[in-house]
Amino acid sequence: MRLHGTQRVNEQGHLEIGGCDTVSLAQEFGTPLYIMDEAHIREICRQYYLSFIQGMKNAEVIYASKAFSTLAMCRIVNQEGLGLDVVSGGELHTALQAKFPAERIYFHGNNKSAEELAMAIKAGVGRIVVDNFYEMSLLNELAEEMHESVSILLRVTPGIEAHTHEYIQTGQIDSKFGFTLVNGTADRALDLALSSSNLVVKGIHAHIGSQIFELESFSHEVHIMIQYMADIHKRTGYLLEELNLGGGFGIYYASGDEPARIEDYAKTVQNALENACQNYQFPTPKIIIEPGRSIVGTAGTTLYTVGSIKEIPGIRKYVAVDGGMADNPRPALYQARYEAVLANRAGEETAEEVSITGKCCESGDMLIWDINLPKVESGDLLAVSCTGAYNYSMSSNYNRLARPAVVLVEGGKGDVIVKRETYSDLLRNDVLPERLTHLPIASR
Ligand SMILES: Cc1ncc(COP(=O)(O)O)c(C=O)c1O
Ligand SMILES: N[C@@H](CCCC[NH3+])C(=O)O
Repeated sequence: MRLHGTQRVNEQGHLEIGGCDTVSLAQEFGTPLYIMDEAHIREICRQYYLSFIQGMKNAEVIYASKAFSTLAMCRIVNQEGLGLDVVSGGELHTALQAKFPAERIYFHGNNKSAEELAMAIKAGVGRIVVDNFYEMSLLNELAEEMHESVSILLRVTPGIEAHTHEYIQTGQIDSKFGFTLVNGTADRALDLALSSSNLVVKGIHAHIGSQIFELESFSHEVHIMIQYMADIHKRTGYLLEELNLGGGFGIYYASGDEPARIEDYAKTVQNALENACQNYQFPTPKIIIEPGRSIVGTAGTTLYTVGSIKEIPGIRKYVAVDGGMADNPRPALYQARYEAVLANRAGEETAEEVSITGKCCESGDMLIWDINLPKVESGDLLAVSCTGAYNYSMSSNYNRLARPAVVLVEGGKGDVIVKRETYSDLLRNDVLPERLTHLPIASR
């Protein structure tokens, strides 16, 4: 397994993260356990800050909190000088409870409810990214009723098919998101927005997909978007000042993944921007990017305990851990690949090929196919790396499994930032059958 951030193998041959021995973390907090490496998250935030905010003259980096949204994470992002992207009332509530400055929050989503929009207006979020005509009129009506003027970006689909898993492509024309650029829908949306009494159009937004390695996809995006902004200027005389390029910067999960450096991502955007603005004679807009996965992905590790082991001679050896698709649905959803190590014997040579399965009642509940590990025993600890993004945030209670705790580690100390769910938590919204009027009291 490639080591990331502060991960290292210590003198006892145990995996250590943030100066904490993972064997001790398992004893103290139990497994499964999400471990987040604070220094690593901050280091990546700083790389984004240096490359984009300081490196480019007029840029903002907003963390896409869908990747991992908790109060503590919002606090870190704020301290590191980044903005925040939220996509639901729940993420917005989390940000506001963490005292994240509302003016640095962008509100996304393809089906925001009236309640969510009113909540965002009331909180005074910086930008609402309008996705469709239904939302535009709803937002204008609400803003009118609330006597507010709302700054918006229009989300457009630029027709770019980024090379990534088809379920996480978003920029192609056949997409549920945004106003289509090529068929005139985006033009109609802009005209309507400009004539809406309580909306102020600041710019446009596009997000072409996630886990993208080719930087050319982003320069292509810049060209298309600047050309479109210039077209709008010519057609209407209206100058859009902000260009939000979305997120999507890919990370390393397993061998074969070759992400670029954040620095080079910034240079690519900067060069494409200079060229495009010169080409289309358009004044340089403010650039906004929305990385999610690349800020937290490699900073997360999930720690499991090995339980049953089943060998089918000549076929495969299944090693089952105490979590699975409920805490990490990505292999089942996107055939995502991960690396792992035995955390209690991290220095040992590999001795066998096994497949790691979870404890859910699904054959598809596989975490890793065909991985080489030392001879695995029940009771060993398995650490799966790069689980910081879209793991906790996409976790479920399938099979009524309680969600793991999340521990933030730094300088040899682990802080629980999300408590482990308990059996009572699982029942917190169930209504006692005795309270229901239409369930018969007596049983057969
Ligand atoms: C609109 C928008 N912005 C930002 C992101 C974050 O993307 P990523 O986590 O790939 O950086 C996403 C998710 O793909 C998104 O849909
Ligand atoms: N959840 C996806 C990415 C989608 C990002 C949101 N637009 C993943 O785990 O890869």
